[in-house]
Amino acid sequence: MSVRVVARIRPLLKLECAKDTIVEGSPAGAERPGSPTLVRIPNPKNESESFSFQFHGVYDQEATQQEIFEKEISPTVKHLFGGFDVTIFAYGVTGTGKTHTMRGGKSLADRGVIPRLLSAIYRRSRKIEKDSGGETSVEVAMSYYEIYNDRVYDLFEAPEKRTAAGLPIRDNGGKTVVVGLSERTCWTLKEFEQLYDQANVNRSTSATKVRHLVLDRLNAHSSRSHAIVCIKVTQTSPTQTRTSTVSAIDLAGSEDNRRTDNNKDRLVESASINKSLFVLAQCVEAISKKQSRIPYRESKMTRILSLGQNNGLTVMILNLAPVRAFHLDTLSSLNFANRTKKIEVNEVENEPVFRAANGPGGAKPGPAHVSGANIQRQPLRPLAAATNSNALPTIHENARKADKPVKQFSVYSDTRKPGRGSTVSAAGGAGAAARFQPGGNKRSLANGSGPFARPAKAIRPNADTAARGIRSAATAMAAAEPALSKDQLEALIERLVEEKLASKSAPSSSDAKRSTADAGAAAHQQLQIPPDLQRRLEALEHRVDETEDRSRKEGLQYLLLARQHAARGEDGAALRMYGLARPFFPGNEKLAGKMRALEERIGGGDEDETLAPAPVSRKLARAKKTCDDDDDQDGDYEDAADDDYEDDDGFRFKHKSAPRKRTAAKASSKPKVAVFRDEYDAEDADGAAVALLQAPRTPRTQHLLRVINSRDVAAIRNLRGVGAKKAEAIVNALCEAHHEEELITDLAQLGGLKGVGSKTVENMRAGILV
Ligand SMILES: Nc1ncnc2c1ncn2[C@@H]1O[C@H](COP(=O)(O)OP(=O)(O)OP(=O)(O)O)[C@@H](O)[C@H]1O
Repeated sequence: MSVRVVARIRPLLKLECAKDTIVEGSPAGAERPGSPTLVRIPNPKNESESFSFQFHGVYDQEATQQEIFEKEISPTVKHLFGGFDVTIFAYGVTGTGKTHTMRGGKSLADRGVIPRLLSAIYRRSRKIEKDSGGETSVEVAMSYYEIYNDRVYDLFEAPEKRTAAGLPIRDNGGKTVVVGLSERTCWTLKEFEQLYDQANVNRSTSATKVRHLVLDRLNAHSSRSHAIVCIKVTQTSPTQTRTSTVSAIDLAGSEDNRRTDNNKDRLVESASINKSLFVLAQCVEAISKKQSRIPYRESKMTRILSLGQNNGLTVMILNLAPVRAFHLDTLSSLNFANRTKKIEVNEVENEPVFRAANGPGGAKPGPAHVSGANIQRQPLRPLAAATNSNALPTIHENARKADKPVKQFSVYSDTRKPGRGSTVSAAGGAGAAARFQPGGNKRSLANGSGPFARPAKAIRPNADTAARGIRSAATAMAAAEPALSKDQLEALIERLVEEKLASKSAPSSSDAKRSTADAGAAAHQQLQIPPDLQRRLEALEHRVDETEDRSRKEGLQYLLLARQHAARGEDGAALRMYGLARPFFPGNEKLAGKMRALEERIGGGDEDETLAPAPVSRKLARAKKTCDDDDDQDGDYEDAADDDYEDDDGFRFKHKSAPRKRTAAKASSKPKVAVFRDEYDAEDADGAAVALLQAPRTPRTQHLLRVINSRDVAAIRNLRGVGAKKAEAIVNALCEAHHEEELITDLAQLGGLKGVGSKTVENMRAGILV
C-alpha cells in the first residue's frame, strides 16, 4: 500500500488577487468521472508550458472541509477499528492552509480533519457498543505533543512547566514512542474538544510577518512547531482487546527566510523547521532512490513520522497556495509530494491480545502482542520496487477509477519510470497505489525485510544490562557500526552536547530567545539547577538518545526522567520513574535506597521541610560540590545506579505546594511564569503604577520584557490578567508598532502599547512569582 497523497489548493485570501492565480486543480467529480486528478502549474522559466502532477485526489479552491473529510479521512476510520494504525499529515509551505485543514475553525462547517475524525470515531464506538449488546466497550485516549526546535513537548503541559530538554523518544518494538507523554481518556466528543482546545493554546505559534504571503499581512498564528495528536482506540470484548492508533500531524510550514521579516528567534525556529522538513525530503529521496541508509534519525519529526508510515495507512494532504508569490515553493512541494506518493508502506495490523480461555470453547489462548519486541521496524520502500501481489479492495473509490497513466512533465518530478508490468505507475497508479489489504492477507512481518530492512536486534536480558552504562552502550554502538570508532562516537556525542550548550549560553540567545520552550528553561535556571547537573542531564539524554540498546536505553530513560522530576522537587513522579527503571537494574541497592528515601519523604508528608530555605541551599551546596568533584565521571554511567544517584536528593526546590504559603492576594489559579527575587515588591503592594513604569529593570521586569519580546502568544497568555485574546492583541500591537528586530526595552514602552496600559503592566509584572 502506498502513501495516499491528496492535494488541496486553498482559496484566495483577502489581499490576494485572482489575476495572480497560477495553480489549477482538476479534481475528480461527477462531471469528470474516471479522469485523472491533476494539479497544473506553469513552468517558471517558460510560462507557456505547464507541469502536471497527478495525485490520488485533488481538491480545488471550492472544496469544503466536509468534502475532504468524507472522501479522504472517513474511509480510514473503518480500518482503524479493524486494527490498523492510521497516519494523516498536512504538508505545505507556511500559510497554505495546513492548520485550517487539520484543525479548522470553530463553526460546524469549518471544523477540520481532527475534530471530524473524532466525531466519526465516537459514532462508530457507540455503534459497536450497541451492536454487541454492551459486550464490547471502546475507550478513546488522546495524547498531544509538539516538536519545537527538535525537542518534544507535551501539549497538555503548560509551557512554563516544560523541561528545557523536552521529552525523550525511543523505539519500542518498531514504534517510536515519546517517553513520559501524558495520555488522557476522553469519553465524549465534548471532553476531547475541551482538551484539544486547551492544549492548542500551549502550541508554539507566533506572529510572523510573511512579506511574500499576502502583502505584509501579519500571520499571527504561524505554527512554529510540528503538532501531533495521537488517538488511541482500545476495543475490549470478553475475548480480546485490540488497540490501534490514529496520528494526525500538522507539520510546521517551511519558509524562505529571505522573504520573511523573521527576527533572530524566528530564524532559529525557522532553521529548525526547515531542517526537519529537509531531512524528511531526504528520507523520501533516499527511499525512492533505494538507498540503503534512510536518514530517519536525523530529526525527531522524521523518526516519529516514519513509524506512522511504516505501520498502517498513511494519508498526506499537500496544502498549496494558488498564487504566483508561492510559485517556486509550490513546485518544490509538488515535487516532494510526487516522490512521497511512490512510497510503499508495509501495513501491519495490530493484532488483538486474546484473553485466557475460560473453558471449553473459550477464546483462543496465548498473547499475540504486536507492540512488543517481536515487531521489527517496517521499512518504507519505493512503490515501483514492490510487488503488490494481493489485489484487494481499495479504500478510496475515486482512486480506483484513475488507473490510466497520464503524461506527466518530469522536469521537476522524479525521472525514474516504473517498468512495464509494474503493479503501479508513478503517475497514474492511484488506483493500485491505494490498495489495501485487510488483516487476513497482510504481509508477514518477516517478509517486510526488503532491501532497506534493518537487522533485528536481540534484546539482552535485563541482568546483563544492569551493570552497563551509557559509555558501554556507546562502545556497543561503535562495534555495531563499524564506520564509527569508539573515540569518534565519544567525540560526536561530546560535540553535540557542546553545541547544545553553546547555543543555550550564547549571548544573543539569553535575552531575545525566550520563546515558549525557553520559558521553561528560564524557570529551571531560576530554580538554580546547578549548571553541572543541567549539563549532565542533557548529556545523559543525548547519550540515551544515541544508544541503540533498547533494553538499557529504556532503563536509562526512566532514570533520566526520575532525575528531572527529582530536580524539580516532584518526588511522587520521581519515585514512579525510579520504579519503572528498577527492573532494568536488578539488585541495585543504591537505587532501592533512593526509592526508600523518596517513599519515606512522601509518606512523611514533610512539606515544610521541602519549603525550608536552609536545607535547600545546604543540599544545593552539597550537590554542587559533588558535581564539581566528579565532573569528569559524567559519561561513566556504567554505575548509573550506583554513583550518580548519590546526588539526586540534593536537589530539592520549591515544592508544588508552595503557593499555599502565599497570601490570598498573590494566589492565582493561573500557572506562574517563573520564580524571581525582586526588590520592588513594595511597589506591587502599593499599586503605584506610575512609579512602577519608571522603575529600573529588575529581574522581574526583565523577565516580563523577555516574555513580551518573545511575541509568543502562548507564553504571554500565561501572564497574570492576560487571556488568549489579550495575548493576541498584545502580539498584534507589537507587530504593528515595532519592527521585528525592535524589542520593548522598558515598562513605559510596554504600557504605551495599544490596549495595554499601566494597570495591565502592573498586573502582569505582579503575577511573576516572587
Ligand atoms: N480552505 C480554506 N478556506 C478558507 N481559508 C483558508 C483555507 N485554507 C487556509 N485558509 C486561511 O489561510 C490562512 C493561512 O492558513 P493556515 O494558518 O492554516 O496555514 P498554515 O499552512 O497552517 O500556516 P503555518 O505553517 O504558518 O502555520 C488562514 O487565515 C486560514 O484561515
